[in-house]
Amino acid sequence: MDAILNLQTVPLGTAITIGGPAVALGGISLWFLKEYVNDQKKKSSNFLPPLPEVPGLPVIGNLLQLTEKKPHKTFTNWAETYGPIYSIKAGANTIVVLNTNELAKEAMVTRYSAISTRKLTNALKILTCDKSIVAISDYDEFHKTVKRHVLTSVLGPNAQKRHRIHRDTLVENVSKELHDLVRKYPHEAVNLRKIFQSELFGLALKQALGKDIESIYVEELDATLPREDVLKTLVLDIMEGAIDVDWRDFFPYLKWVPNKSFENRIQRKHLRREAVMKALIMEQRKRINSGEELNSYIDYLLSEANTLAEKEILMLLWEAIIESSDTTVVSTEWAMYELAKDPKRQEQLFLEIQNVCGSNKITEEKLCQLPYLCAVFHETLRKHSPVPIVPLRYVHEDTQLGGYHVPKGAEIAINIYGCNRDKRVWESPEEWKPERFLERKYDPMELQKTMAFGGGKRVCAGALQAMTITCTTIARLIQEFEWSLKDGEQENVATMGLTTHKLHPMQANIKPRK
Ligand code: HEM
Repeated sequence: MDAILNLQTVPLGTAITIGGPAVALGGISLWFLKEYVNDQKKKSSNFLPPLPEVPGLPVIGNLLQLTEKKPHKTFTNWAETYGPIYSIKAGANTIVVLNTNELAKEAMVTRYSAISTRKLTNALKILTCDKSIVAISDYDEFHKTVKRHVLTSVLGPNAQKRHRIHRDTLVENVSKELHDLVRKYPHEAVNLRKIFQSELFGLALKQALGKDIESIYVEELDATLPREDVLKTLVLDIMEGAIDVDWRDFFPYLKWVPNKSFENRIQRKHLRREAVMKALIMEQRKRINSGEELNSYIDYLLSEANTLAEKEILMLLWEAIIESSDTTVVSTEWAMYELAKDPKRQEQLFLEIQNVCGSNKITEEKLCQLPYLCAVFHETLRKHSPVPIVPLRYVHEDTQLGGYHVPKGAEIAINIYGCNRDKRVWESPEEWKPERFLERKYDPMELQKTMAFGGGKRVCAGALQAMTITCTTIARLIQEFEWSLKDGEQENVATMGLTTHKLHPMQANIKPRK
């Protein structure tokens, strides 16, 4: 304190002259201090016990036990035998798996500085252009800059207010399309996903590029692609590619062995995505050059983000499109599946909406008065966690988790699915019971009631958008129709993909309410 007061009385010139050596000395002593602290940290974590290990085979480790493509379920089962934290071997890689909220929070908050980077699979390296997007970048200056951009222009509360019109249009269109279908084919079940995903893609395009499209001419492909091909190229194909396995990921010492079929598969998806994005961007550049301004991410990035390269802008715009188009489908479809299966809870939700909205259509302003609706949303995220495992984090310095030593070079898998099914925290976790979120300890509008959106510095940036769209859509669908599952649908609970999409889109019978 004294030193600060004294500095104020020293003439500026003197302060600068003595400032140089002082800073240098300060720098040297800080360096020693940092080295000392790191050394102590290393020593203290080295004294901790080693992690429990899931037994596997030499060389391949536990790979053969992970072939069913639902690692989150296998991880949750292993937690029953080996405890909430354990390590496995995927070929030459060590992966530390965390299965409880406490461990997840420790990794995401307390020990974050030691695990704030990622070592990407070969597929992700290509598909994210080596970490050129917000969600997969390391916690560095690039990440901080582009996260600020996406929050300011698309996902933050003020940006979301400006994009309100697109969400209202989405809900209105979904309702209209369902009414049209029932009128035309009164005895046929509806596929909500088909309609909702297409509308969500429209919203994603409007937020990112200012306009929805019907088709686009792609010069590099010398073809005009209809809208559904654009959705497939930008969203569905990339989600599929992201889980494509290159065996060399597990044996980095064999990375010199060619795997052409894998590389060609992923490169094809990447180049096609790039060609389509370039065509979409070119159209919007023409619009902007002609003086037509819109409230969109591309308008913002081209005028404000002048430190970014063309390729980075392309990737950020694509990221905003794919993230808006995917996980919200998962949460909405599973919520409607659970409600269609459960007439009593569906009626309870209908009555709550009717009490608050009367005969008016639901609006976003009403969400804070609809605690049961919010409970339906959070219970769906808990039971059907759309992102079941957080993309692996890399341990770049020795650290500790749950009282165990975690060595540098390991990777961390946060099993959100496992956290959300932990029997110590959730009574009868297999059951879908929205009432559990009506207890007084839960604030109805709090977004982080489960681990579904992650936590800490990398908590989901799109949680607000996901919640408003999912909740207003569910409410409107329940206000206007009675839902039941088509015969045989109850058992269709299998999932597929990186996010937990229903393997078979829900087939539901809907009856307009009087
Ligand atoms: C129910 C829907 C959603 C779920 C369950 C979900 C889940 C998650 C999770 C678990 C993470 C953390 C990953 C980590 O820790 O590394 C994350 C990050 C992120 N999510 Fe979401 N998400 C959803 C919807 C969205 C939407 C609609 C958008 C954007 C339109 C979005 C954009 C992002 C971004 C940009 C990040 C990266 C944040 C950062 O690294 O700082 N998410 N999401």
